[in-house]
Amino acid sequence: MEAKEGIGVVLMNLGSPDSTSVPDVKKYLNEFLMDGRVIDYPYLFRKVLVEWMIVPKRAPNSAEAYKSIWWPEGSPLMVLTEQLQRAVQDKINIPVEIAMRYGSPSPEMAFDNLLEKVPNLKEVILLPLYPHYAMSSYETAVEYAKYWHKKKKYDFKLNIIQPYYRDPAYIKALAASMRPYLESDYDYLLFSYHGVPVRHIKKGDVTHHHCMEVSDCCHVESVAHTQCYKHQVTVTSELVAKELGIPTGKWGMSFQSRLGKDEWVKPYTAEQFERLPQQGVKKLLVACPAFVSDCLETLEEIAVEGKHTFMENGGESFTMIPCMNVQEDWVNTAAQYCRERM
Ligand SMILES: C=CC1=C(C)c2cc3[nH]c(cc4nc(cc5[nH]c(cc1n2)c(C)c5CCC(=O)O)C(CCC(=O)O)=C4C)c(C)c3C=C
Ligand SMILES: [Fe+2]
Ligand SMILES: [Fe+2]
Repeated sequence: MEAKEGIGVVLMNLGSPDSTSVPDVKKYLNEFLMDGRVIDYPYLFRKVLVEWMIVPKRAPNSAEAYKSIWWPEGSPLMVLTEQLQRAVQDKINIPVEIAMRYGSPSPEMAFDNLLEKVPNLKEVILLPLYPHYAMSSYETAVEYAKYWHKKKKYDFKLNIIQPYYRDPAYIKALAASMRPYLESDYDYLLFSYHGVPVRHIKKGDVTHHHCMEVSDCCHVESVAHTQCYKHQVTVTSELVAKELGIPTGKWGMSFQSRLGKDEWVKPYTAEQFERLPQQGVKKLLVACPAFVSDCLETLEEIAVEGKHTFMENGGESFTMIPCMNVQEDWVNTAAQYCRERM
């Protein structure tokens, strides 16, 4: 295919610490948790909470967790995002860079790299590697990219891809990545999404009276859904279950990675791993579609810790379905999202 003139792509993900050392993990956690879209408390309160209470306690444990999943080439999230970058670039034949919300490479570095490769850069297509809108994921990543775009007064236009949680090509790619695992004998499929505080859902509700107020809010039509993570992950799960022909009752949803004492969206994944065996679910499949690339939250929290909890509570088999990573249908879909904007 002919390379298009003046266009570049940036794939944007969350980021990982530079290494598994406690100081590097501390630096990463500080940057992450001082983000006002992640911990949305007033600045001074957040600073005290994060720098004096959460990070000193959490960093050594997180560093151990990272050590247990780290690959020789680096953090799985980084390595898999780089693999996706190369795969998409090969398909569309224009330069693709990666940027991270926390740590390195920043959007500034990604934009500067693109400018070196495409001196007449007119447009950058930004593909956030988050299928769903959340203040603490998609929104903060996009706003950070926009911040650098404005601060550096770049000449090129930023063309941002919207959340694709219900896009048929995304649903098909996600279903295709899961299908081989459904051939095994299983009792139940759990979609475990990264959790968010209930307060974040309510904050994002543009109507101020829909999300988690109206009964069965996620299934009642509302403009609030454009920014509602709970609605969007519900839609993804329902569409994928339909695409895969999984009957109602054989699948469910839960939310993982809760931090702190606030109420987060329920049910909590860790509690489901304790409960499901008692409800007769002995053979469990777990998929984590909030993440495009495998990361600490899938490889450690689900595949190691979660498996342990499930088996301790009477489970017989536990399989975590890997994220889409560089699976072919997803690479084609990501490439197509870029092509449509070229
Ligand atoms: C208030 C805390 C957090 C919110 C809200 C949150 C939302 C959120 N996060 C992701 C994606 C990822 N999070 C990851 C790690 C991670 N998340 C939090 C906290 C919140 N996330 C922390 C403190 C950490 C670091 C690890 C730890 O100490 O537990 C990762 C993995 C990164 C990696 O390097 O592998 C991802 C990916 C989403 C999509 C999301 C909201 C929907
Ligand atoms: Fe997170
Ligand atoms: Fe909602």
